[in-house]
Amino acid sequence: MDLELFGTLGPACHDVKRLKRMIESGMNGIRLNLSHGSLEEKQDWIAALHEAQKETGQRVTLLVDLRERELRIQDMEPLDLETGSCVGFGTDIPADRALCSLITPGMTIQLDDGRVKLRALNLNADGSWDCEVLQGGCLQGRKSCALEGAPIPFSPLCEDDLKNLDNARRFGVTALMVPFVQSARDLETVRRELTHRGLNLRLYAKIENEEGCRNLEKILPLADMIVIARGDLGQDTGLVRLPGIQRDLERRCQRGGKPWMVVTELLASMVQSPVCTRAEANDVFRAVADGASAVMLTNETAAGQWPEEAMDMLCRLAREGLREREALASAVCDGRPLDH
Ligand SMILES: Nc1ncnc2c1ncn2[C@@H]1O[C@H](COP(=O)(O)OP(=O)(O)O)[C@@H](O)[C@H]1O
Ligand SMILES: C=C(OP(=O)(O)O)C(=O)O
Repeated sequence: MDLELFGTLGPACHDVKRLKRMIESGMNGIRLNLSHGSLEEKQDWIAALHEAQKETGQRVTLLVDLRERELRIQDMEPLDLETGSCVGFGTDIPADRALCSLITPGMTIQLDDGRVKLRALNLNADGSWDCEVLQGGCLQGRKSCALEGAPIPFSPLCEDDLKNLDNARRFGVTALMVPFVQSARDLETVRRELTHRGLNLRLYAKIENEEGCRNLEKILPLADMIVIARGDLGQDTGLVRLPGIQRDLERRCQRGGKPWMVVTELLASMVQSPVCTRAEANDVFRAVADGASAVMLTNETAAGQWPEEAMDMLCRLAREGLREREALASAVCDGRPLDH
């Protein structure tokens, strides 16, 4: 079988030379997260990708990830937040009022996949919140925001998404990632918009919260790929439950005959280091050995210091995992003992 090996396109890897090297390592798909800008705004990056494909003679899936509207803070300069200090959410940390309106007193606000945590104290007249910094750090603009216990005001497509879909053919988009899929209806809505535009894109459904997990069996028939999106999912479930939930989703995809992708922090230390940890090597290997059809890097290629090395490592570990899986399958088939 062919594995799908994805990177994420970002400021760290949008030039032809880097993209070519990543393709030569085995990258056969790349995700563009539209939460950070439209197809039109990223047209130079997409042109570089097309050039790299031409020069290598390899086809690469261009997978666009729809916007997660209210679930992010807005653009800002990096802000150093000290644990125990006070900060304005909606002022010092710019955030849209619809997002602020979901906050209740005492709620924990997790930013940047839980790297920074705030507690909401007082609501101000302008709709912003005074917050205590529970866990400080350097916070950048447009990072994710999760509100513990609050419902996600999810409608799968916003105005910007529709504009991006109008431009999808022009930019050579071949697949679509849908964030926060919580029901079959979410995917039906997206599919209707695609059909309306005569687009036949593969749908990668991101399972990012417990509601999506609960409804997996209803979501499976409408998705081409289930994405176990461990970033947001881990915020919703907590890190201690996350590995078990990943396994449960994998088994249910397998039972339902649906391919799945494992993403987020696969090689997180390679954002800063040219080598990964043993635990990360094991994570990628096991994800594929246990049956994943696809794996994807996020920060490592989009914003890391070693995008080419990270992609090369991902591809090599994933191939090793696939060899293990195939060896095991053929041993079972021949009734041989399961040693090597
Ligand atoms: N299209 C983009 N434009 C600008 N920055 C980007 C883009 N894509 C990714 N990045 C940067 O790379 C980081 C990782 O990207 P991504 O995987 O989309 O993560 P996240 O959804 O957590 O922001 C982003 O937080 C951002 O700093
Ligand atoms: C890949 C994920 O989504 P995003 O990068 O949009 O936070 C995730 O939550 O695991």
